[in-house]
Amino acid sequence: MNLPANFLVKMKNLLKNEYEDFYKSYYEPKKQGLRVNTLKISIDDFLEKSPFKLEKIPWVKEGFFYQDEERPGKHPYHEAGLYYIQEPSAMAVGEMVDAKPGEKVLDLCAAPGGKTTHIASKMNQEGFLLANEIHPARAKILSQNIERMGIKNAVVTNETPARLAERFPDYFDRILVDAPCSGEGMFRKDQDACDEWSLENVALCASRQGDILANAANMLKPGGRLVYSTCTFSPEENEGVISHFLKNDSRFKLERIEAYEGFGKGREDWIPDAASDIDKTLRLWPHKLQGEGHYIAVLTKIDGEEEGKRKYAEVLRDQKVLKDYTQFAKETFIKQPQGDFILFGDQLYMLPNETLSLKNLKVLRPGWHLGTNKKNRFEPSHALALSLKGEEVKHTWNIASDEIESYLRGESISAKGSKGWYLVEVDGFSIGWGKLAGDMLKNHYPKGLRWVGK
Ligand SMILES: C[S@@+](CC[C@H](N)C(=O)[O-])C[C@H]1O[C@@H](n2cnc3c(N)ncnc32)[C@H](O)[C@@H]1O
Repeated sequence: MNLPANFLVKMKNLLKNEYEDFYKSYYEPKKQGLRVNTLKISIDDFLEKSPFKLEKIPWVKEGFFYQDEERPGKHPYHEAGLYYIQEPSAMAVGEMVDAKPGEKVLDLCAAPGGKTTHIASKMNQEGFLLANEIHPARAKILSQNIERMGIKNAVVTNETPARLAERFPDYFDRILVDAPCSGEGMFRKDQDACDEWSLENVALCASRQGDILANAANMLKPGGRLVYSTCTFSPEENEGVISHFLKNDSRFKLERIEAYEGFGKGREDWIPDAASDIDKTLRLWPHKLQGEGHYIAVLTKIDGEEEGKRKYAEVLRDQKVLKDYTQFAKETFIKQPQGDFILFGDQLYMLPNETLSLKNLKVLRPGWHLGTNKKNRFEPSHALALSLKGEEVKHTWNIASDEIESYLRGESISAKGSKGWYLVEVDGFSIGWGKLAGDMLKNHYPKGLRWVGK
């Protein structure tokens, strides 16, 4: 690892006699974590089934360290969305958002979706979750992770914070700004972050973070909670951004947040004009806990007006076009899912409750993706399979352990039974669709996800 010389000088000046321990941490093995997806399995059940040796992460209920030699990303349970592989310190952020079922929550800088999927598990499929990502390619990955984790109540957009702020003034109960940053806290994990670092980039990041935060502030309703986080150490991007923000926006105040062993406090002495209570913010240090570097601030909006009338998304009124879906639903579900439908081209979705109009926004996913409304037939989506449990459908196919890999490679499986769509399961967890006809279960595992060469 080639740490930038200017970075080391800066950290030495800040950390003084702590610097040696900090520096040494770069040469210690990084800790790996996974977070159990409680939308699909309880923590206790997962621990019983887990093929990995796990150790509890103290600061997150669903989080566990796994051993370096394990490969949880290459296990069928990963494809079934039973867990999300996430850096242990990053899991602290989702906890601090503390989202509740039924709320309206925005994750403004969301890709690849570590924190979005954590927030969604807390919301338990109830409420409205808007996951936004400015970079189109990253937004697609975000959408795929939302799909794999079986999340039904999320809308995915590919927008700038400013355009969202125009559409959603004073709207959300909670907002997360997991800001793009200089990534100093990830140097041990990410050589690119290390290579791209410069003092100029730190200044640029701080200015961009200020803009993003100001837009986020306008989308929060009075009484709402705004969480700001970075994975960098630089005081300019952390205490500096928050102090500057508080000076310019008197509607907000800092909340003191629960600190776990090894969590440090925001530093008043590291920037000029620091907010007097900046020590309410948290710093996670790699030499003090088993995780990478992070900074977290929790703010509440104490003042402001709640926006009056809202324009809601237009839902599908003429349900005649849903003839084939209705037939599929009758044959497939034990109990019909209830909600408002929306068609995007030939793609059918169910909107989360209280979805505002998405007109003229770049939307990748306006809600729960049900499938494709093809001419004279309906084809269920992979997202639908991943969000269903065996007990919700009439036909399941629990795949034999020696056939799992062939299914994931896209091969068909010999099968006997009545014709139609089957929810394919691994150990009772849905992993995709299969369509049975003529003693064959035709494979509908998406081409892009197949285990080619794994
Ligand atoms: C730290 S990452 C987010 C990680 C994500 N929250 C997670 O837990 O998986 C920051 C994200 O902000 C996005 N971003 C970059 N510039 C931005 C801008 N000007 N406004 C909003 N987001 C931006 C980046 O593309 C990146 O995906």
